[in-house]
Amino acid sequence: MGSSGFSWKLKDHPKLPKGKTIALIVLDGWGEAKPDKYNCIHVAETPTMDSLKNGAPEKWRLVRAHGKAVGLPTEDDMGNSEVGHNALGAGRIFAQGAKLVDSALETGKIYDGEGFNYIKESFEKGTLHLIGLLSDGGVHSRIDQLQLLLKGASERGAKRIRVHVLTDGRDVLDGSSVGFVETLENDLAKLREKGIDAQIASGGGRMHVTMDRYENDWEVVKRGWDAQVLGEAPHKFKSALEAVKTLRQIPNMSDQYLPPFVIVDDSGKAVGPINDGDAVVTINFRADRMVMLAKALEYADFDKFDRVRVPKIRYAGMLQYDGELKLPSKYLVSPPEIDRTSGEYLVHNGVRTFACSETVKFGHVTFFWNGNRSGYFNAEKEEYVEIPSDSGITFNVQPKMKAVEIAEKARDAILSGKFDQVRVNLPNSDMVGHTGDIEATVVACKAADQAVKIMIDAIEKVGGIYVVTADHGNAEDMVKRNKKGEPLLDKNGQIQILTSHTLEPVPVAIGGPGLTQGVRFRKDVPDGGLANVAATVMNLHGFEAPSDYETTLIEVVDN
Ligand SMILES: O=C(O)[C@@H](CO)OP(=O)(O)O
Ligand SMILES: [Mn+2]
Ligand SMILES: [Mn+2]
Repeated sequence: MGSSGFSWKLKDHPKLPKGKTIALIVLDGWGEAKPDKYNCIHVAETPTMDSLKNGAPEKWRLVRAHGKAVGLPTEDDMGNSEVGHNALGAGRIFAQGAKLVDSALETGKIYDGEGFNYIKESFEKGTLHLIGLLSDGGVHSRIDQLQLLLKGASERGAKRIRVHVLTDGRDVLDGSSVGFVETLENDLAKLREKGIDAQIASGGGRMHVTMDRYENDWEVVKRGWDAQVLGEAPHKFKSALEAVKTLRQIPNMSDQYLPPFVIVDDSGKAVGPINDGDAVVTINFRADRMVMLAKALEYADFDKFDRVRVPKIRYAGMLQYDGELKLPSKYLVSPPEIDRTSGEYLVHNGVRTFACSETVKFGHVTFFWNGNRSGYFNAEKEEYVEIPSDSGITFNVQPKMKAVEIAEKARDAILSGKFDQVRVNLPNSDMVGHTGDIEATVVACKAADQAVKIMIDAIEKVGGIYVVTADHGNAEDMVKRNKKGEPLLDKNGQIQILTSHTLEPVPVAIGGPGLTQGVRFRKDVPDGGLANVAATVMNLHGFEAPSDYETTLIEVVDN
Protein backbone atom coordinates (compact mmCIF):
# COMPACT_ATOMS: atom_id res chain seq x y z
CA MET A 1 0.00 0.00 0.00
CA GLY A 2 1.40 3.40 -1.00
CA SER A 3 1.38 6.51 1.14
CA SER A 4 -1.94 7.54 -0.42
CA GLY A 5 -3.52 4.39 0.98
CA PHE A 6 -4.23 3.05 -2.48
CA SER A 7 -3.68 -0.61 -3.13
CA TRP A 8 -4.08 -2.81 -6.18
CA LYS A 9 -4.84 -5.75 -3.91
CA LEU A 10 -8.41 -6.96 -4.35
CA LYS A 11 -10.30 -8.53 -1.46
CA ASP A 12 -11.08 -12.21 -1.71
CA HIS A 13 -14.64 -12.97 -2.66
CA PRO A 14 -16.32 -14.55 0.37
CA LYS A 15 -17.94 -17.35 -1.60
CA LEU A 16 -16.27 -17.72 -4.98
CA PRO A 17 -13.03 -19.60 -5.60
CA LYS A 18 -9.98 -18.46 -7.50
CA GLY A 19 -8.21 -20.28 -10.28
CA LYS A 20 -11.08 -21.07 -12.64
CA THR A 21 -10.31 -20.49 -16.29
CA ILE A 22 -12.71 -17.90 -17.64
CA ALA A 23 -13.52 -17.44 -21.31
CA LEU A 24 -14.71 -13.88 -21.79
CA ILE A 25 -16.33 -13.65 -25.19
CA VAL A 26 -17.47 -10.38 -26.75
CA LEU A 27 -19.63 -10.68 -29.83
CA ASP A 28 -19.23 -7.39 -31.63
CA GLY A 29 -22.52 -5.85 -32.70
CA TRP A 30 -24.82 -8.54 -31.29
CA GLY A 31 -27.94 -7.04 -29.73
CA GLU A 32 -31.32 -8.38 -28.75
CA ALA A 33 -34.33 -7.28 -30.77
CA LYS A 34 -37.70 -8.61 -31.74
CA PRO A 35 -37.51 -11.47 -34.19
CA ASP A 36 -38.30 -10.60 -37.77
CA LYS A 37 -36.66 -11.00 -41.15
CA TYR A 38 -34.39 -7.99 -40.64
CA ASN A 39 -33.01 -9.49 -37.44
CA CYS A 40 -30.06 -11.45 -38.82
CA ILE A 41 -29.29 -13.03 -35.48
CA HIS A 42 -32.81 -14.41 -35.37
CA VAL A 43 -32.70 -15.57 -38.99
CA ALA A 44 -29.27 -17.20 -38.64
CA GLU A 45 -28.80 -20.63 -37.19
CA THR A 46 -27.30 -19.85 -33.79
CA PRO A 47 -27.85 -22.96 -31.66
CA THR A 48 -25.14 -22.10 -29.15
CA MET A 49 -26.33 -18.60 -28.40
CA ASP A 50 -29.93 -19.88 -28.39
CA SER A 51 -29.07 -22.49 -25.80
CA LEU A 52 -27.47 -19.86 -23.57
CA LYS A 53 -30.66 -17.85 -23.72
CA ASN A 54 -32.52 -20.80 -22.28
CA GLY A 55 -30.62 -20.11 -19.07
CA ALA A 56 -32.66 -16.93 -18.49
CA PRO A 57 -33.20 -15.35 -16.04
CA GLU A 58 -30.55 -16.91 -13.80
CA LYS A 59 -27.72 -17.36 -16.29
CA TRP A 60 -28.76 -15.12 -19.16
CA ARG A 61 -29.90 -11.52 -19.12
CA LEU A 62 -29.77 -8.30 -21.07
CA VAL A 63 -27.74 -5.22 -20.24
CA ARG A 64 -27.79 -1.70 -21.59
CA ALA A 65 -25.14 -0.86 -24.16
CA HIS A 66 -26.04 2.62 -25.42
CA GLY A 67 -26.57 6.17 -24.23
CA LYS A 68 -25.85 7.17 -20.68
CA ALA A 69 -25.09 3.61 -19.58
CA VAL A 70 -21.85 3.88 -21.56
CA GLY A 71 -21.10 7.56 -20.96
CA LEU A 72 -22.66 8.99 -24.13
CA PRO A 73 -24.47 12.34 -24.13
CA THR A 74 -28.06 11.15 -24.64
CA GLU A 75 -30.28 8.09 -24.72
CA ASP A 76 -30.52 8.56 -28.49
CA ASP A 77 -26.83 7.74 -28.87
CA MET A 78 -26.26 4.22 -30.13
CA GLY A 79 -23.52 2.20 -28.53
CA ASN A 80 -20.17 1.64 -30.15
CA SER A 81 -17.06 -0.42 -29.69
CA GLU A 82 -14.98 2.22 -27.99
CA VAL A 83 -17.44 3.12 -25.26
CA GLY A 84 -18.67 -0.47 -25.00
CA HIS A 85 -15.26 -2.02 -24.47
CA ASN A 86 -14.19 0.86 -22.23
CA ALA A 87 -17.19 0.13 -19.99
CA LEU A 88 -16.66 -3.64 -20.08
CA GLY A 89 -13.01 -3.27 -19.14
CA ALA A 90 -13.15 -0.36 -16.72
CA GLY A 91 -16.22 -1.32 -14.72
CA ARG A 92 -17.29 2.29 -14.38
CA ILE A 93 -19.07 4.78 -16.60
CA PHE A 94 -16.88 7.62 -17.82
CA ALA A 95 -18.13 10.68 -19.65
CA GLN A 96 -16.91 9.81 -23.12
CA GLY A 97 -15.30 11.88 -25.87
CA ALA A 98 -18.60 12.90 -27.45
CA LYS A 99 -19.80 14.35 -24.18
CA LEU A 100 -16.49 15.92 -23.18
CA VAL A 101 -16.26 17.75 -26.50
CA ASP A 102 -19.87 18.91 -26.16
CA SER A 103 -19.21 20.48 -22.81
CA ALA A 104 -15.85 21.99 -23.80
CA LEU A 105 -17.60 23.67 -26.74
CA GLU A 106 -20.59 24.73 -24.69
CA THR A 107 -18.54 26.36 -21.95
CA GLY A 108 -15.98 27.71 -24.41
CA LYS A 109 -13.21 25.99 -22.44
CA ILE A 110 -11.97 24.37 -25.62
CA TYR A 111 -10.66 27.80 -26.69
CA ASP A 112 -8.76 28.43 -23.47
CA GLY A 113 -6.83 25.17 -23.53
CA GLU A 114 -3.24 24.58 -24.50
CA GLY A 115 -4.22 22.74 -27.69
CA PHE A 116 -6.28 25.53 -29.18
CA ASN A 117 -3.74 28.18 -28.21
CA TYR A 118 -1.07 26.11 -29.90
CA ILE A 119 -2.87 25.86 -33.25
CA LYS A 120 -4.01 29.49 -33.01
CA GLU A 121 -0.41 30.60 -33.53
CA SER A 122 -0.85 29.58 -37.17
CA PHE A 123 -4.06 31.52 -37.77
CA GLU A 124 -2.34 34.78 -38.72
CA LYS A 125 -0.23 33.46 -41.58
CA GLY A 126 -1.32 29.89 -42.16
CA THR A 127 -4.40 27.85 -42.96
CA LEU A 128 -6.46 25.91 -40.44
CA HIS A 129 -7.23 22.40 -41.73
CA LEU A 130 -9.97 20.33 -40.15
CA ILE A 131 -9.96 16.63 -41.02
CA GLY A 132 -12.62 14.15 -39.95
CA LEU A 133 -15.79 12.16 -40.34
CA LEU A 134 -18.69 14.23 -41.61
CA SER A 135 -21.98 12.99 -40.14
CA ASP A 136 -24.17 13.18 -37.09
CA GLY A 137 -23.49 9.54 -36.18
CA GLY A 138 -21.87 10.45 -32.88
CA VAL A 139 -19.61 7.41 -32.90
CA HIS A 140 -16.39 9.04 -34.12
CA SER A 141 -17.40 12.66 -34.56
CA ARG A 142 -20.42 14.91 -34.90
CA ILE A 143 -21.07 17.54 -37.54
CA ASP A 144 -22.56 19.96 -35.01
CA GLN A 145 -19.26 19.93 -33.13
CA LEU A 146 -17.44 20.69 -36.39
CA GLN A 147 -19.86 23.55 -37.03
CA LEU A 148 -19.22 25.03 -33.59
CA LEU A 149 -15.49 24.66 -33.99
CA LEU A 150 -15.59 26.39 -37.39
CA LYS A 151 -17.49 29.26 -35.84
CA GLY A 152 -15.29 29.43 -32.77
CA ALA A 153 -12.01 29.27 -34.69
CA SER A 154 -13.10 31.89 -37.21
CA GLU A 155 -14.17 34.22 -34.40
CA ARG A 156 -10.75 33.73 -32.88
CA GLY A 157 -8.70 34.69 -35.87
CA ALA A 158 -8.69 31.80 -38.35
CA LYS A 159 -8.74 33.55 -41.73
CA ARG A 160 -8.23 30.67 -44.08
CA ILE A 161 -9.92 27.33 -43.35
CA ARG A 162 -9.91 24.09 -45.28
CA VAL A 163 -12.07 21.12 -44.37
CA HIS A 164 -11.09 17.60 -45.43
CA VAL A 165 -14.23 15.49 -45.20
CA LEU A 166 -14.62 11.76 -44.79
CA THR A 167 -18.06 10.58 -45.80
CA ASP A 168 -19.86 8.15 -43.49
CA GLY A 169 -22.79 5.87 -44.42
CA ARG A 170 -21.76 3.47 -41.66
CA ASP A 171 -23.05 5.24 -38.54
CA VAL A 172 -25.77 6.91 -40.61
CA LEU A 173 -27.79 5.94 -43.68
CA ASP A 174 -25.94 5.39 -46.92
CA GLY A 175 -26.52 8.36 -49.20
CA SER A 176 -26.73 10.84 -46.34
CA SER A 177 -23.27 12.18 -47.24
CA VAL A 178 -24.87 14.48 -49.81
CA GLY A 179 -26.94 16.25 -47.17
CA PHE A 180 -24.04 16.58 -44.75
CA VAL A 181 -21.82 18.07 -47.46
CA GLU A 182 -24.62 20.50 -48.32
CA THR A 183 -24.93 21.57 -44.71
CA LEU A 184 -21.21 22.11 -44.42
CA GLU A 185 -21.07 23.99 -47.74
CA ASN A 186 -23.77 26.36 -46.48
CA ASP A 187 -21.83 27.04 -43.30
CA LEU A 188 -18.64 27.68 -45.21
CA ALA A 189 -20.47 30.02 -47.59
CA LYS A 190 -21.63 32.02 -44.56
CA LEU A 191 -18.06 32.24 -43.33
CA ARG A 192 -17.00 33.46 -46.75
CA GLU A 193 -19.59 36.24 -46.51
CA LYS A 194 -17.76 37.32 -43.40
CA GLY A 195 -14.52 37.54 -45.31
CA ILE A 196 -13.09 34.20 -44.24
CA ASP A 197 -11.60 32.08 -46.99
CA ALA A 198 -13.28 28.79 -46.06
CA GLN A 199 -13.72 25.76 -48.33
CA ILE A 200 -13.87 22.01 -48.45
CA ALA A 201 -10.50 20.91 -49.82
CA SER A 202 -10.68 17.15 -50.15
CA GLY A 203 -12.73 14.11 -49.32
CA GLY A 204 -13.29 10.39 -49.56
CA GLY A 205 -15.23 7.55 -47.95
CA ARG A 206 -14.19 6.68 -44.40
CA MET A 207 -13.45 3.01 -45.09
CA HIS A 208 -11.34 3.75 -48.15
CA VAL A 209 -9.70 6.98 -47.11
CA THR A 210 -7.90 7.77 -43.82
CA MET A 211 -9.99 5.91 -41.24
CA ASP A 212 -8.30 2.51 -41.15
CA ARG A 213 -7.52 1.14 -37.69
CA TYR A 214 -5.03 -1.04 -35.89
CA GLU A 215 -2.71 -0.81 -38.90
CA ASN A 216 -4.79 -3.15 -40.99
CA ASP A 217 -4.08 -1.29 -44.23
CA TRP A 218 -1.82 1.76 -44.40
CA GLU A 219 -2.86 2.32 -48.00
CA VAL A 220 -6.11 3.71 -46.64
CA VAL A 221 -4.24 6.37 -44.69
CA LYS A 222 -1.92 7.05 -47.60
CA ARG A 223 -4.84 7.80 -49.92
CA GLY A 224 -6.00 10.38 -47.42
CA TRP A 225 -2.50 11.81 -46.98
CA ASP A 226 -2.11 12.25 -50.72
CA ALA A 227 -5.39 14.16 -50.97
CA GLN A 228 -5.23 16.13 -47.73
CA VAL A 229 -1.52 16.95 -47.52
CA LEU A 230 -0.25 16.72 -51.07
CA GLY A 231 -3.45 17.83 -52.79
CA GLU A 232 -3.35 14.82 -55.09
CA ALA A 233 -6.18 12.41 -55.86
CA PRO A 234 -7.50 10.47 -58.85
CA HIS A 235 -10.67 12.56 -58.88
CA LYS A 236 -10.75 16.33 -59.09
CA PHE A 237 -13.85 18.46 -58.74
CA LYS A 238 -14.79 22.10 -58.44
CA SER A 239 -17.04 21.42 -55.46
CA ALA A 240 -17.45 18.74 -52.84
CA LEU A 241 -21.15 18.45 -53.50
CA GLU A 242 -20.47 17.70 -57.14
CA ALA A 243 -17.77 15.25 -56.05
CA VAL A 244 -19.99 13.27 -53.74
CA LYS A 245 -22.96 13.23 -56.09
CA THR A 246 -20.83 12.15 -59.04
CA LEU A 247 -18.74 9.53 -57.28
CA ARG A 248 -21.82 7.94 -55.73
CA GLN A 249 -22.91 7.02 -59.24
CA ILE A 250 -20.03 4.57 -59.66
CA PRO A 251 -21.70 1.12 -59.70
CA ASN A 252 -22.00 -0.47 -56.22
CA MET A 253 -20.53 2.65 -54.65
CA SER A 254 -21.52 3.77 -51.18
CA ASP A 255 -20.66 6.67 -48.88
CA GLN A 256 -18.25 4.54 -46.84
CA TYR A 257 -16.10 3.69 -49.85
CA LEU A 258 -16.03 6.84 -51.98
CA PRO A 259 -12.64 7.21 -53.69
CA PRO A 260 -10.44 10.12 -52.64
CA PHE A 261 -11.01 13.46 -54.33
CA VAL A 262 -9.56 16.94 -54.18
CA ILE A 263 -11.24 20.23 -54.87
CA VAL A 264 -9.47 22.32 -57.47
CA ASP A 265 -9.73 25.96 -58.56
CA ASP A 266 -10.39 27.21 -62.07
CA SER A 267 -6.79 26.61 -63.04
CA GLY A 268 -7.00 23.00 -61.83
CA LYS A 269 -4.89 23.59 -58.74
CA ALA A 270 -5.85 21.89 -55.47
CA VAL A 271 -7.41 24.48 -53.16
CA GLY A 272 -6.14 23.15 -49.89
CA PRO A 273 -3.00 21.03 -49.55
CA ILE A 274 -1.40 21.22 -46.12
CA ASN A 275 1.68 23.43 -46.11
CA ASP A 276 4.42 24.59 -43.78
CA GLY A 277 3.04 26.94 -41.16
CA ASP A 278 -0.50 25.54 -41.28
CA ALA A 279 -2.55 24.23 -38.37
CA VAL A 280 -4.28 20.85 -38.50
CA VAL A 281 -7.02 19.48 -36.26
CA THR A 282 -8.36 15.95 -36.60
CA ILE A 283 -11.93 16.49 -35.44
CA ASN A 284 -12.85 12.90 -34.51
CA PHE A 285 -13.08 12.33 -30.79
CA ARG A 286 -12.85 8.57 -31.09
CA ALA A 287 -9.38 7.12 -31.08
CA ASP A 288 -9.05 3.94 -33.11
CA ARG A 289 -9.53 5.30 -36.59
CA MET A 290 -7.51 8.48 -36.04
CA VAL A 291 -4.36 7.05 -34.48
CA MET A 292 -2.77 6.08 -37.77
CA LEU A 293 -3.22 9.53 -39.29
CA ALA A 294 -2.03 11.09 -36.03
CA LYS A 295 1.19 9.09 -36.36
CA ALA A 296 1.68 10.19 -39.95
CA LEU A 297 1.10 13.83 -39.00
CA GLU A 298 3.18 13.80 -35.85
CA TYR A 299 6.05 11.34 -36.07
CA ALA A 300 9.40 12.44 -37.48
CA ASP A 301 10.41 8.83 -37.97
CA PHE A 302 7.75 7.16 -40.03
CA ASP A 303 8.10 4.32 -42.51
CA LYS A 304 4.54 3.16 -43.15
CA PHE A 305 4.30 4.90 -46.50
CA ASP A 306 6.19 7.58 -48.37
CA ARG A 307 4.83 10.87 -47.14
CA VAL A 308 6.67 12.64 -49.99
CA ARG A 309 6.43 15.98 -48.21
CA VAL A 310 6.15 16.41 -44.45
CA PRO A 311 4.88 19.90 -43.77
CA LYS A 312 5.91 21.69 -40.59
CA ILE A 313 2.51 22.12 -39.00
CA ARG A 314 0.91 22.74 -35.66
CA TYR A 315 -1.23 19.65 -35.16
CA ALA A 316 -3.81 18.92 -32.48
CA GLY A 317 -6.30 16.09 -32.10
CA MET A 318 -9.82 16.80 -30.95
CA LEU A 319 -8.75 14.48 -28.11
CA GLN A 320 -5.55 12.73 -27.25
CA TYR A 321 -6.10 9.35 -28.86
CA ASP A 322 -3.54 7.18 -27.08
CA GLY A 323 -2.68 7.90 -23.46
CA GLU A 324 0.32 5.58 -23.40
CA LEU A 325 1.89 6.89 -26.60
CA LYS A 326 0.77 10.44 -25.71
CA LEU A 327 -0.52 10.72 -29.25
CA PRO A 328 -1.09 13.34 -30.43
CA SER A 329 0.92 15.43 -28.04
CA LYS A 330 -1.43 18.40 -28.48
CA TYR A 331 -5.21 18.12 -28.27
CA LEU A 332 -8.20 20.38 -27.82
CA VAL A 333 -10.08 18.37 -25.18
CA SER A 334 -8.66 16.07 -22.54
CA PRO A 335 -9.80 12.47 -23.00
CA PRO A 336 -11.69 10.61 -20.28
CA GLU A 337 -9.27 9.49 -17.63
CA ILE A 338 -10.05 5.82 -17.64
CA ASP A 339 -7.88 4.53 -14.84
CA ARG A 340 -7.73 1.42 -12.66
CA THR A 341 -9.25 -0.85 -15.31
CA SER A 342 -10.14 -4.43 -14.43
CA GLY A 343 -7.26 -5.65 -16.57
CA GLU A 344 -4.76 -3.71 -14.52
CA TYR A 345 -6.28 -4.84 -11.23
CA LEU A 346 -6.39 -8.46 -12.25
CA VAL A 347 -2.79 -8.47 -13.42
CA HIS A 348 -1.75 -7.10 -10.01
CA ASN A 349 -3.71 -9.92 -8.39
CA GLY A 350 -2.01 -12.68 -10.31
CA VAL A 351 -4.61 -13.28 -12.99
CA ARG A 352 -2.93 -14.35 -16.22
CA THR A 353 -4.69 -13.07 -19.30
CA PHE A 354 -4.81 -14.01 -22.94
CA ALA A 355 -6.58 -11.66 -25.36
CA CYS A 356 -7.21 -12.25 -29.03
CA SER A 357 -9.06 -10.94 -32.03
CA GLU A 358 -8.36 -10.30 -35.66
CA THR A 359 -6.76 -7.02 -36.68
CA VAL A 360 -9.93 -5.02 -37.29
CA LYS A 361 -11.03 -5.60 -33.68
CA PHE A 362 -7.73 -6.40 -32.01
CA GLY A 363 -7.46 -3.09 -30.20
CA HIS A 364 -11.00 -3.50 -28.92
CA VAL A 365 -10.09 -6.30 -26.48
CA THR A 366 -6.71 -4.77 -25.68
CA PHE A 367 -6.49 -0.99 -26.21
CA PHE A 368 -10.15 -0.07 -25.56
CA TRP A 369 -10.48 -2.76 -22.89
CA ASN A 370 -7.56 -1.24 -21.03
CA GLY A 371 -8.92 2.31 -21.14
CA ASN A 372 -7.40 3.44 -24.47
CA ARG A 373 -3.95 2.37 -23.45
CA SER A 374 -1.68 0.41 -25.74
CA GLY A 375 0.67 -2.34 -24.63
CA TYR A 376 0.75 -4.76 -21.73
CA PHE A 377 0.44 -3.94 -18.04
CA ASN A 378 2.73 -6.84 -17.31
CA ALA A 379 4.13 -8.80 -20.24
CA GLU A 380 4.81 -11.80 -18.01
CA LYS A 381 1.16 -12.21 -17.13
CA GLU A 382 -0.45 -11.20 -20.40
CA GLU A 383 -0.38 -12.40 -23.96
CA TYR A 384 -2.21 -10.56 -26.73
CA VAL A 385 -2.54 -12.32 -30.06
CA GLU A 386 -3.62 -10.60 -33.26
CA ILE A 387 -4.87 -12.64 -36.20
CA PRO A 388 -4.31 -10.70 -39.43
CA SER A 389 -7.58 -9.57 -40.98
CA ASP A 390 -8.23 -9.61 -44.67
CA SER A 391 -7.62 -6.16 -46.07
CA GLY A 392 -8.91 -4.37 -49.11
CA ILE A 393 -12.28 -6.14 -49.02
CA THR A 394 -15.71 -5.40 -47.68
CA PHE A 395 -16.49 -8.10 -45.19
CA ASN A 396 -19.73 -9.23 -46.82
CA VAL A 397 -17.54 -11.15 -49.26
CA GLN A 398 -15.86 -13.02 -46.38
CA PRO A 399 -18.54 -13.02 -43.68
CA LYS A 400 -16.91 -15.80 -41.70
CA MET A 401 -13.90 -13.55 -41.29
CA LYS A 402 -11.40 -15.09 -38.85
CA ALA A 403 -13.95 -16.30 -36.30
CA VAL A 404 -12.75 -19.89 -36.32
CA GLU A 405 -9.09 -18.87 -36.17
CA ILE A 406 -9.79 -16.62 -33.18
CA ALA A 407 -11.78 -19.35 -31.44
CA GLU A 408 -9.07 -21.92 -32.04
CA LYS A 409 -6.39 -19.67 -30.64
CA ALA A 410 -8.60 -19.07 -27.62
CA ARG A 411 -9.33 -22.79 -27.32
CA ASP A 412 -5.62 -23.56 -27.28
CA ALA A 413 -5.04 -20.87 -24.68
CA ILE A 414 -7.83 -22.31 -22.53
CA LEU A 415 -6.51 -25.87 -22.82
CA SER A 416 -2.91 -24.79 -22.19
CA GLY A 417 -3.64 -24.07 -18.53
CA LYS A 418 -1.42 -21.02 -18.81
CA PHE A 419 -4.19 -18.46 -18.48
CA ASP A 420 -6.94 -17.55 -16.04
CA GLN A 421 -8.78 -15.25 -18.42
CA VAL A 422 -9.08 -15.84 -22.15
CA ARG A 423 -10.73 -12.84 -23.76
CA VAL A 424 -11.80 -12.49 -27.37
CA ASN A 425 -13.78 -10.25 -29.66
CA LEU A 426 -15.68 -11.90 -32.51
CA PRO A 427 -16.15 -9.21 -35.17
CA ASN A 428 -18.54 -10.89 -37.60
CA SER A 429 -21.98 -9.58 -36.72
CA ASP A 430 -20.66 -6.05 -36.53
CA MET A 431 -18.29 -5.85 -39.48
CA VAL A 432 -20.65 -7.61 -41.86
CA GLY A 433 -23.68 -5.83 -40.41
CA HIS A 434 -22.05 -2.53 -41.34
CA THR A 435 -22.01 -3.53 -45.00
CA GLY A 436 -25.81 -3.65 -45.01
CA ASP A 437 -25.74 -7.01 -46.76
CA ILE A 438 -28.46 -8.96 -44.98
CA GLU A 439 -27.67 -12.37 -46.45
CA ALA A 440 -23.98 -12.08 -45.63
CA THR A 441 -24.80 -10.86 -42.13
CA VAL A 442 -26.82 -14.02 -41.50
CA VAL A 443 -23.76 -16.06 -42.48
CA ALA A 444 -21.64 -13.88 -40.20
CA CYS A 445 -23.89 -14.49 -37.20
CA LYS A 446 -23.80 -18.22 -37.74
CA ALA A 447 -20.01 -18.14 -37.94
CA ALA A 448 -19.77 -16.22 -34.67
CA ASP A 449 -22.09 -18.71 -33.00
CA GLN A 450 -19.90 -21.61 -34.14
CA ALA A 451 -16.85 -19.85 -32.76
CA VAL A 452 -18.56 -19.43 -29.40
CA LYS A 453 -19.19 -23.18 -29.34
CA ILE A 454 -15.50 -23.96 -29.91
CA MET A 455 -14.57 -21.91 -26.86
CA ILE A 456 -17.38 -23.16 -24.65
CA ASP A 457 -16.41 -26.75 -25.47
CA ALA A 458 -12.86 -25.99 -24.33
CA ILE A 459 -14.19 -24.46 -21.13
CA GLU A 460 -16.20 -27.64 -20.51
CA LYS A 461 -13.00 -29.66 -20.81
CA VAL A 462 -11.02 -27.64 -18.28
CA GLY A 463 -13.86 -27.17 -15.81
CA GLY A 464 -13.92 -23.43 -16.41
CA ILE A 465 -16.48 -20.65 -16.68
CA TYR A 466 -17.70 -18.71 -19.68
CA VAL A 467 -19.05 -15.19 -19.87
CA VAL A 468 -20.55 -14.35 -23.23
CA THR A 469 -21.62 -10.82 -24.02
CA ALA A 470 -21.52 -8.12 -26.70
CA ASP A 471 -20.50 -4.48 -26.96
CA HIS A 472 -23.59 -3.02 -28.68
CA GLY A 473 -26.24 -3.96 -31.18
CA ASN A 474 -25.91 -4.12 -34.94
CA ALA A 475 -26.87 -7.34 -36.77
CA GLU A 476 -30.15 -7.77 -34.86
CA ASP A 477 -31.70 -4.94 -36.81
CA MET A 478 -30.82 -4.13 -40.41
CA VAL A 479 -33.63 -1.79 -41.33
CA LYS A 480 -34.52 1.77 -40.46
CA ARG A 481 -37.81 1.84 -38.57
CA ASN A 482 -40.50 4.35 -37.67
CA LYS A 483 -41.49 5.05 -34.08
CA LYS A 484 -43.86 2.09 -34.10
CA GLY A 485 -41.00 -0.19 -35.05
CA GLU A 486 -42.19 -0.79 -38.60
CA PRO A 487 -39.70 -0.69 -41.48
CA LEU A 488 -39.53 2.80 -42.90
CA LEU A 489 -39.93 3.06 -46.66
CA ASP A 490 -38.22 5.66 -48.83
CA LYS A 491 -39.95 7.63 -51.57
CA ASN A 492 -39.62 4.70 -53.94
CA GLY A 493 -41.28 2.34 -51.49
CA GLN A 494 -38.00 0.61 -50.67
CA ILE A 495 -36.85 -0.30 -47.18
CA GLN A 496 -33.85 1.64 -45.96
CA ILE A 497 -31.00 -0.59 -44.92
CA LEU A 498 -29.52 0.19 -41.53
CA THR A 499 -25.75 -0.16 -41.64
CA SER A 500 -25.25 1.35 -38.20
CA HIS A 501 -25.25 0.14 -34.63
CA THR A 502 -28.49 0.22 -32.68
CA LEU A 503 -29.89 1.24 -29.32
CA GLU A 504 -30.70 -2.35 -28.38
CA PRO A 505 -29.53 -4.07 -25.22
CA VAL A 506 -27.06 -6.95 -25.42
CA PRO A 507 -27.01 -10.35 -23.74
CA VAL A 508 -24.77 -11.51 -20.93
CA ALA A 509 -24.63 -15.26 -20.37
CA ILE A 510 -22.66 -17.11 -17.71
CA GLY A 511 -22.08 -20.81 -17.29
CA GLY A 512 -19.64 -23.68 -17.45
CA PRO A 513 -18.72 -26.49 -15.09
CA GLY A 514 -16.54 -24.18 -13.01
CA LEU A 515 -19.41 -21.94 -12.05
CA THR A 516 -20.06 -22.35 -8.34
CA GLN A 517 -23.43 -23.83 -7.42
CA GLY A 518 -25.89 -21.10 -6.54
CA VAL A 519 -24.39 -18.39 -8.73
CA ARG A 520 -27.14 -16.54 -10.56
CA PHE A 521 -28.00 -13.12 -11.88
CA ARG A 522 -29.40 -10.77 -9.27
CA LYS A 523 -32.85 -9.38 -9.83
CA ASP A 524 -32.11 -6.05 -8.23
CA VAL A 525 -29.94 -4.62 -11.02
CA PRO A 526 -32.62 -4.30 -13.69
CA ASP A 527 -30.91 -1.36 -15.37
CA GLY A 528 -27.53 -3.04 -15.46
CA GLY A 529 -25.24 -2.04 -18.27
CA LEU A 530 -21.94 -3.09 -19.78
CA ALA A 531 -20.04 -1.43 -16.94
CA ASN A 532 -21.51 -3.99 -14.52
CA VAL A 533 -19.74 -6.82 -16.29
CA ALA A 534 -16.26 -6.03 -14.91
CA ALA A 535 -17.24 -6.55 -11.27
CA THR A 536 -19.07 -9.71 -12.30
CA VAL A 537 -15.95 -11.10 -13.95
CA MET A 538 -13.75 -10.12 -11.00
CA ASN A 539 -16.12 -12.08 -8.75
CA LEU A 540 -15.87 -15.10 -11.00
CA HIS A 541 -12.08 -14.87 -10.68
CA GLY A 542 -12.61 -15.06 -6.89
CA PHE A 543 -12.27 -11.37 -6.04
CA GLU A 544 -14.46 -8.58 -4.79
CA ALA A 545 -14.51 -5.62 -7.15
CA PRO A 546 -13.23 -2.22 -5.97
CA SER A 547 -15.98 -0.33 -4.16
CA ASP A 548 -16.35 2.35 -6.82
CA TYR A 549 -16.95 -0.14 -9.62
CA GLU A 550 -20.49 -0.53 -10.92
CA THR A 551 -22.07 -3.33 -8.96
CA THR A 552 -21.81 -7.00 -9.87
CA LEU A 553 -24.62 -8.67 -11.76
CA ILE A 554 -24.36 -11.93 -9.81
CA GLU A 555 -25.15 -13.28 -6.37
CA VAL A 556 -24.44 -16.62 -4.76
CA VAL A 557 -27.43 -18.25 -3.11
CA ASP A 558 -27.08 -21.20 -0.76
CA ASN A 559 -29.10 -24.16 -1.86
O1 LIG B 1 -16.37 0.65 -37.58
C1 LIG B 1 -16.38 1.53 -36.71
O2 LIG B 1 -15.50 2.37 -36.57
C2 LIG B 1 -17.56 1.60 -35.77
C3 LIG B 1 -18.71 2.26 -36.46
O3 LIG B 1 -18.38 3.57 -36.78
O4 LIG B 1 -17.91 0.30 -35.33
P1 LIG B 1 -17.37 -0.26 -33.93
O5 LIG B 1 -17.74 0.75 -32.89
O6 LIG B 1 -18.12 -1.55 -33.74
O7 LIG B 1 -15.92 -0.45 -34.05
MN1 LIG C 1 -18.32 -2.91 -31.73
MN1 LIG D 1 -19.38 -1.45 -35.51
